[in-house]
Amino acid sequence: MTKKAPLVVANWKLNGGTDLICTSVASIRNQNFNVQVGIAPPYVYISELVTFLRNSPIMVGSQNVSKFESGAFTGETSAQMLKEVGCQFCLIGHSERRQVFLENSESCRTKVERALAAGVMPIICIGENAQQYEMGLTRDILYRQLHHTLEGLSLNGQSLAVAYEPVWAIGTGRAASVEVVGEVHQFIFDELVVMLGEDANSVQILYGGSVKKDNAAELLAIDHVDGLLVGGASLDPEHFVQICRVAGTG
Ligand SMILES: O=C(CO)COP(=O)(O)O
Repeated sequence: MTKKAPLVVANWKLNGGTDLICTSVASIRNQNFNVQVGIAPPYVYISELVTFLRNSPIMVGSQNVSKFESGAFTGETSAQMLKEVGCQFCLIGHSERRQVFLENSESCRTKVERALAAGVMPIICIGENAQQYEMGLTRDILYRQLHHTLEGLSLNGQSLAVAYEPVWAIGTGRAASVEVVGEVHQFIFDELVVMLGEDANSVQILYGGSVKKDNAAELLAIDHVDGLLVGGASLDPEHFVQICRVAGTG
C-alpha cells in the first residue's frame, strides 16, 4: 500500500519551558525532514513557540481544548483561542486526560466538533489499559472510543488524526509489538471507513507509547501507521530530531 507522508508529533505533557523551546527549535528548525512535524507544549508556551517557528513548516499544537466555546468556565481554553494564537492541531482525549481528569468519549466528541469548527486539526487519542489488554478487550474499548467520538461526523475536507496509544505502553519503555500495532491500526482504519466512508483515507493514524529512535522505523513500516506521537523522547531535542529523521527516510 502507498504510505502517506508521516506526521510526527511531540507531546511535552507537563514538561518543558523556554529552555526546551530554545534548544528544540534550534535543533529542529533548519532540518529538512521529509515529514510533517508538530510540537504540543503546555498552553502557556504555545505563543512563544509559534513565534520561534514562524516561517517554518513545523506545526504547533495544544495538548487539550475546552468543550465550551466561551463563558464562565475558569481555567479553560477554547478552540477559537487556540486558533487565534496559531495552533494548528490539538490533542483530544489523551489517556492521561481520561484517567486523571475523568474525560469521556462524549466530552471528546464535543471537543472534536469545537476544534473542527475553529479550523484546528483534532488528534483523537484512544487506547486500552493494561487490564483491558490482558482481558482481550482492546477492540471493544477502541470501538467504543472511536464510535462515540466520530460517528456521524462530517469532515468536509478538514484534517483529522487518530492516535492509538495503549496505556500500558505509555512511559513504560515497552512499546506495543509490531503484530499488535499492525492488527490494531487495521482495525481502526476499518472502523474509520465504516464511519467516515471515503474520508477515512485522509485520516492519519498515529501510534504512541514508548516511541524511540530505535523503534520508530519498524513502527512506521507497518500498514496504516501514518505517524508517531512521542512523549518522553520528545523532551530530548536530539533524540526527537533523530526520530523525525528516521521517519523521513522510511
Ligand atoms: O503519551 C504519549 C504521547 O502522547 C507517549 O508517551 P511516551 O512516549 O513517553 O511513552
